[in-house]
Amino acid sequence: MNTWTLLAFALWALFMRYLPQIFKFVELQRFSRTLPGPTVGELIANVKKGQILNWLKELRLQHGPVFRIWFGKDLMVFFTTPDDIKQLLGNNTLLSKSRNYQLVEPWLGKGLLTNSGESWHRRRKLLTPAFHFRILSEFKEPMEENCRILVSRLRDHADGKPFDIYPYITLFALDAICETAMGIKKNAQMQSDSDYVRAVQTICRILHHQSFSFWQRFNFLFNLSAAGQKRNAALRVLHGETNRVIQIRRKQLQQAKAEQETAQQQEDNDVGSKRRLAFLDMLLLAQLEGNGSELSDVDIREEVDTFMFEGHDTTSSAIAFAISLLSKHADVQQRVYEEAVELEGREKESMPYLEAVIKETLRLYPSVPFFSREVLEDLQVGQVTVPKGASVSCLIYMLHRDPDSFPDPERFDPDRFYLNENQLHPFAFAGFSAGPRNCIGQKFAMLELKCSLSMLLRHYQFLPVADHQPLPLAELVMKSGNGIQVRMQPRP
Ligand code: HEM
Repeated sequence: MNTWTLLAFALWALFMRYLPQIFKFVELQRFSRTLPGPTVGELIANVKKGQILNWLKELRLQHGPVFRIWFGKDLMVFFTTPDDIKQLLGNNTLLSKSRNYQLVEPWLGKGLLTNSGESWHRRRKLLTPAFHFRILSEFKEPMEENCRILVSRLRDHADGKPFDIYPYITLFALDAICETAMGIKKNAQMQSDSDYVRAVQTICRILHHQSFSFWQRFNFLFNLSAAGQKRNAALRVLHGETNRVIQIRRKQLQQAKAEQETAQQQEDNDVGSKRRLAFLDMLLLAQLEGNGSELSDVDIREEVDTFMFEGHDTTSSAIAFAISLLSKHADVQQRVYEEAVELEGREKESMPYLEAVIKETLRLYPSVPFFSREVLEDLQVGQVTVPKGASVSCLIYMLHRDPDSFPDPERFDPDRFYLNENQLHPFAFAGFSAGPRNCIGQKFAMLELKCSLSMLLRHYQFLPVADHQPLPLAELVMKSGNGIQVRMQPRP
C-alpha cells in the first residue's frame, strides 16, 4: 500500500468515526434554524462587553420567550415562561446536566451539582438527611454566633459613610457553612481576607468567561492560556483548603468516635432515636464504617468542594443583594425590622414578611440566574420539539421578570409574595429550582438568610448610597460587579 492509499484510508476511517456526530450536528443546525437567536458574532461581541445578563434580557425582548444560542458546537435552547419551566423541571427523565457543567469539573469533580445518572441518585439519597429540618435546628446556634461576629465586625462602619459590605458577608457565610455542615471552626471573619474566598471569586470569573468563549472551550488551548494557568493556581488553593477541612474533621471524628462510642450509645437509647449527622460527618462515617464503601477520598473532596462553594457563595449573594434593596426601600426595611424585633429567637419558624423579602430579592437577583440540562431523548416543550443532543436552559433571571407573573417586574415589592403568593403560577418563582434536582440546601439557606438579616436589622439601619446601583454579573453565582455599597447607622 503506498502512502496516498494509506492517507486516503486514514481520512476515510476518521470520516466514518465522526459520521454520527456530523449527522447530529447537521440535524441540530436544521432545528436551530426554526428558532430565533443571535449570531456567533453577536455572542463574541457581548462576551467582550461582559454584560451577559443584560444581553440575555435583550434577547428575550427581541426574540420572545424561547430562543437559542450556539456555544461553539453546543446548541442551547433558553426557556423563560412558567409553563415551559414547569415542563422542564417536572420532567423526571431530564436530570443530566448540560455539557457546560464539565467546565466546572476540574474544581467540583462529580459532586452533587455536576453528577448525573445512578451515581447522582445514590449520592442525593445519602446526603438528603444531612439537610433534614432536625439537624438544621442544631445549626441555628453556630449560625447566630457567626452573625454576632458579623455585627461586631461591621461596627466601625456604622458611621453613615459608604462602604462595600459584600466582603464581610462572604466571610460570614464561609464561617457559617464550615461550622455547621463541615463541623469545623474556620474563623474567616477574624481575618480581613480569605485566600479561599479570593480563589472562589477568581475561578468563578474565569469559568464564566470560558463558558461563553469559543476557543477557551477547547481544554488543550485553555490549559496553555494565561486564564488556564490562573485557574490552576486557584484550584490549588481551593483543593488545598477542602483537603485541610476534611483532614481536621476526620481526625476529630476518629478521636471522638473512640472516646464517645459508649456514651453516645447510651444517649441515643435515652432519647429513643439515632442522632442525625452533619454533612461531612455523614460522608466520613459512611466511608469509615464501610457502608458507603464506594466513597473514595476524592469523592468526599468533590462533595466538600461542592457544598463549600454552593453553601457560601449563593447565600452571600442573596444576603448582600437583600441589604442593598432594603437600604433603598426604607418602608420595607422598617417592616422587616419590626417583625425581626417581634419574632426575635423564632427564626426557625415562620417570619412571613422577611421570607417575602428574601423571595423578592431572589426574584430580582437569583443567586443562580440560569441552569441547564442535556437532552438525551427528543423533548417536547410547549410548541418546540428539542432534538436529542441539544441542551435546554431555564433562564430564571427572565422567568422572574415575566410581566404576566410580575407586573412592573423591575420594581422591588415583597407584597407580591407576602399578600399574593397564592395567586402566582407555581413555577413563576424558581430561585431554588424545583423537582428532583432542586436545591438541597434550600432550608439551610433560608435559615441563614433569616438569622443574618434579622440580626443585622436589629442592630443597624441601612441607608442608600446615592447613584450606586449594583451591577449583576452571572459568574456561576450572581455577583455585583461594582460591589454592594451601603451606608449604616446603629439602631438606638
Ligand atoms: C440563596 C441561596 C441558594 C440558592 C438561590 C440556590 C439555588 C440553587 C439552584 C437554582 C440549584 C439548581 C442548580 C442547577 O440545576 O444547576 C441549586 C442546586 C444545588 N444547591 Fe443550592 N442554592 C442556594 C443555597 C445552597 C446552599 C446553602 C447549599 C448547601 C448547603 C446548596 C447546595 C446545592 C447543591 C449541592 C445543589 C445541587 C443539587 C443536585 O443537583 O442534586 N445551595 N441551588
